Amino acid sequence: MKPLILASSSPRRKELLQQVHFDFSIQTSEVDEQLDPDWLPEDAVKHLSKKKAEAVFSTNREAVVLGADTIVVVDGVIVGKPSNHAAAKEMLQTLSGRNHQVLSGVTILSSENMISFYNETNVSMYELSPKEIDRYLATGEPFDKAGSYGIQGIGATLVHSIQGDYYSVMGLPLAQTTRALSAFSIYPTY
Ligand SMILES: Cc1cn([C@H]2C[C@H](O)[C@@H](COP(=O)(O)OP(=O)(O)OP(=O)(O)O)O2)c(=O)[nH]c1=O
Repeated sequence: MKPLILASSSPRRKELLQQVHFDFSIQTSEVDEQLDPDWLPEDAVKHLSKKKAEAVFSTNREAVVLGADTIVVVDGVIVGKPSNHAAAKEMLQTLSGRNHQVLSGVTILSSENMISFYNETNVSMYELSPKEIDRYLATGEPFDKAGSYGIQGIGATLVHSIQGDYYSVMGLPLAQTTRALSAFSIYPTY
């Protein structure tokens, strides 16, 4: 069995793979996450996940490497992680009282095989008052997250409902990923 490497610095992705008992190590690389504005969101997340996987695979050709990327899409417009406090505030104001899509792309790469896929989950948010947004920003939680919220944290209080995969909103479609890894003979250890 080849070793599995998670090519991600996201603590959520690490937690999710641990939750289902995968044996893996983590290695990250610097990848330019700049996106071509003409790209469809589903192509963009797959492309970024592939870039992250390839960067780590280039120095680990004996391994199976997993890269992932998560973006939020509002009215067809891609929203990534906020660059500062004002950007996070604006994103939360935009998401307030409406639906958006969370797309997570995953690429799994080995010397014999490559699988790239994405998951799209619809998230509906409650109307957020300015005070609620300010209180949430003050927790610091929004700043390393696509769309400026974390459904798994205090952000859970902002979400009315979701249609799709909760784990994909957190950063990794876990069941789809587990199934795809079996094509590389990588299985959980339980
Ligand atoms: C919408 C949402 C996003 N997120 C996170 C998941 C991802 O970590 C992050 C999106 O950024 P990404 O660029 O996908 O990932 P990352 O920068 O954290 O890690 P790396 O590039 O090294 O793989 O947003 C949540 O944790 N909860 C949520 O509800």
